[in-house]
Amino acid sequence: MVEVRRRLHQIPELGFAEFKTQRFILDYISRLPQERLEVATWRTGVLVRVRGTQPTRTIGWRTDMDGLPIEEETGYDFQSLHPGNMHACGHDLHMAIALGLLTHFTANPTKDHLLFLFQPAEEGPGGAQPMLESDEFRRWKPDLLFGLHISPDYPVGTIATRPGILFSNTSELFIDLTGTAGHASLPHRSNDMVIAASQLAMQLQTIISRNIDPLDSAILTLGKVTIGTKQNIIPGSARLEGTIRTLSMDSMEKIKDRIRSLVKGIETGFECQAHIDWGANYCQVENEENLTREFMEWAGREGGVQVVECREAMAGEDFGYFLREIPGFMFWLGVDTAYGLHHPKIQPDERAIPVALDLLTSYIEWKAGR
Ligand SMILES: CC(=O)N[C@@H](CCC[C@H](N)C(=O)O)C(=O)O
Repeated sequence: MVEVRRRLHQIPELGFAEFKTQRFILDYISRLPQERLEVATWRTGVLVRVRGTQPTRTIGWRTDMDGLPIEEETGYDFQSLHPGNMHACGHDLHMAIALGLLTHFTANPTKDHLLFLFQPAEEGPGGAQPMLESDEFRRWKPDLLFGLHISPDYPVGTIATRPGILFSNTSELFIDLTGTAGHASLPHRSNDMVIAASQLAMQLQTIISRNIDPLDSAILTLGKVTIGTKQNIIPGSARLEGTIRTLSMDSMEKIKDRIRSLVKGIETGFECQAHIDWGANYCQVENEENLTREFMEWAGREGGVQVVECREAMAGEDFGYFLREIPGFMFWLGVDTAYGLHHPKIQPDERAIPVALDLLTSYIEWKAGR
C-alpha cells in the first residue's frame, strides 16, 4: 500500500477534477476478486460495496481524494507529476489505507456489508454534501460511517480523537470592493481601494477579539488580498479572501452578521461598492459520543496503538455532513512530520499506513462480524 500511496502521490488533482485518481482506483478495484464487489461512480468519486456473508447492516469507510494547488518541495523521487498541484493534506495516504482495507475485506468478507466511499473535493468546493444526497449513496447508505485524517502532530503508532466536536464549522470568505481607479497624483479624482481594503482588513480582525465570547473559539483569517497593478496607479478594485472557523453554528452566524455590517460601513465611508461571497461552507465534524468512546477504549486495549483524547481542531472537514445523518466518527492518525498540513515540504511517515491497516482491519471485523 506504500507503493499505491506513492503512485497516487504523483497524480494530485483538484476538487471534482480527480479523473486520473478515479481511473487509478477503478483499475485497482478491477484487479480484486469480483464475486462480492459492487462498484458505482458518482462524479469523480467511487463507491464500492463488499457484500457481507450474513448482512444485517452496512458499515462505511470514507476517504477523500483531492490534492491542493501547492508546488511540491518535498524532493521525493515520486514527486507530483502535476506541476502546481500536490497531495499536501494526506489524501494519498487516506486513499491507500482505504484500498488496503478494501483488498483485505474482498478476500475476507465480514457478516455485514461494507461500503467504501472515495469522496472528491474535500478541500473545496466540498464533495461530501452532494455525495450524501446522490442516488448512488442513498442506494447503499451505511448505518455507521468512519474516517481518518493524518496528523503531523502525533508520532506513528498514536491516534487521537474525542467524543463530540473534532473539526470546526468553516466558511470561505470572498469580498470584492469596487471604487474608481486613477492617476497616483490625483487622489481626489479617484476612489482608492488600497485604503478601503486595508481598513476593512483591520476592522475584520476586531470581530473575533470584540464580538465573540473568548471561551467560544473562532478564527477569521485573510489568506489573500489582491489590490493594484503598479506603484503609480490608484487601484479601483480590491479582493479580500479568507476563511472563518467556529466551534458553534451560532458564532458563525454572528461573525457573518458582523462582516455584513462592517462591509456596509466601508461602502458608506469610502463611497464604493462591495460584494460578499461566502464560498464553500462545511459543518462541524461531530463524533458520535458512545461510538467514539467505545472505539477509543477498544483501540487502547486491542488496536495496538496509543490513544490520545485530543482537543477540537479549527481545521474543516466536510465529513461533518455525513455525520449529521449517520452515526460515526473520525480520528487523527499520527504521521510525525516536521511540516504541517498544506505545507509544500510535508512528508508523512509512511509507517503509519500499516498501523492504520492493522488497527482498522481488526476494528471493522469487530464491528461487522466475521
Ligand atoms: C483538514 C483541512 O486542512 N481541511 C481544510 C478544509 C477547507 C475548508 C474550506 N475550503 C475553507 O477554506 O474554509 C482546511 O483548510 O481546514
